Amino acid sequence: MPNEIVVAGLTGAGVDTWALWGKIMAVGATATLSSLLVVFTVALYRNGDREAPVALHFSVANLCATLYVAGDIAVRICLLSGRLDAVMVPYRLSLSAIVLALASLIALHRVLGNRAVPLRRLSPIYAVGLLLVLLFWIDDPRLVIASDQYRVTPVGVFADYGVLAGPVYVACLATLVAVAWAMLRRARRAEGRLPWRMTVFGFTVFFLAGVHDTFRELGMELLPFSGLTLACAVFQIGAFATMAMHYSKTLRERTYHDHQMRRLADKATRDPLSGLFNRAYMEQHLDRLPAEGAGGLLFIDLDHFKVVNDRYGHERGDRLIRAVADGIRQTVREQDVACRWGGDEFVVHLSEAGSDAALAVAERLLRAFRHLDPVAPGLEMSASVGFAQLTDGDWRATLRRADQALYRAKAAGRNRLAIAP
Ligand SMILES: Nc1nc2c(ncn2[C@@H]2O[C@H](COP(=O)(O)OP(=O)(O)OP(=O)(O)O)[C@@H](O)[C@H]2O)c(=O)[nH]1
Repeated sequence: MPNEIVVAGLTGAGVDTWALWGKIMAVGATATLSSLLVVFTVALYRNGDREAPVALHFSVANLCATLYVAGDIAVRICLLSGRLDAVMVPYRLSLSAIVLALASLIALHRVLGNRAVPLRRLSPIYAVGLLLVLLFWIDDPRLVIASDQYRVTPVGVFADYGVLAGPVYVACLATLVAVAWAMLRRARRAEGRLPWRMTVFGFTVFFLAGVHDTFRELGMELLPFSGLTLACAVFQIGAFATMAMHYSKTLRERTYHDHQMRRLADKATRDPLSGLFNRAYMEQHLDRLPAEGAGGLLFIDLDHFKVVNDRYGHERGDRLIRAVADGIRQTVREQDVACRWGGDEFVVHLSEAGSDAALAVAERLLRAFRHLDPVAPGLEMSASVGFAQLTDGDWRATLRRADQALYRAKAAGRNRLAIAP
């Protein structure tokens, strides 16, 4: 093939070295975005997210679009570098990518209608796509691309198509029009319109590009470049923007939902006055302990708390309960679990604690209570504490022993720790 024709073809197609570099950079960026989308899709599948099938087919369409532009660049690089014998490989790759992108858009249309549709129900769509792709790669005069022959015209490179090309082209176009039409009808009824619009947008862009390139191949040039290359770029930019908008909305909704769930979970496990865990949570926590037992239980009861309520009112009593809870929170370790058992009683599960450790914690607690803000001048707060070691899985019996020890501490004059035998 004479080199002048090649150069004329390249110049005519608007491809000089700078434009080629621009394209290479663009395909690098879209490849990065497409890869990120694949990672995102995998994460959605791992979380069992209902958006995952949508993202999957969209990812495939996007990867194919990137592949198409990459193939198109490779065709031009082959021409520029004089590797004319290799032109058909990237050319066929581009065509294959387009067919698979379209198959993926059709599959996307199906999953947008029903996210629960199993993958195997969508496989015929991809199977037909792969069959067409196969036709592009077989070097037989009766099939879509007849042979390794191609023409370089002032508007680009064109393969020498076989007799099947016309019917295949018409069938593809008819399918596309049918699906696009069905989607438009559904879009009117859709609740979340963004994915629909994205797909309709994709179809429209590729359809217009296909029509443009058909005219171009027939010698009627509307735009001085390949419509499909432009369509891929427009589709990817538009689709990424739409996806970003769609998922930022989904993410906002999910964050709100998670926040609500956390609030509900908190409500169910927290004591509203003290902010410590509630009795129900502590019971659940102790139920989950290993059968051989772990650590021990501190049973704390404020001394003469009734006096505070009677003399200074319930509001001050509540303030004191909050202050005591803060004292407990600041004293115990992170792995220990503290709850308000009820009234002025608190239970702390000390993980991995023997009597010595319990003594140390109890001393720190009693000191902390003594230094609480006094509710009234002259009133010093104190508590009595009972401790029992968890020797087996029967935490209820252990708590009873801690309670008995607590009563001994009260009887012995309060403001102290008693350890259950
Ligand atoms: N302010 C306030 N008081 C409460 C709350 N729940 C229980 N109480 C009061 O806590 C007091 C508990 O008193 P007791 O533990 O029986 O007795 P005490 O006065 O602490 O005396 P000893 O335990 O024998 O040292 C009662 O007066 C209850 O009304 C609460 O949520 N807020």
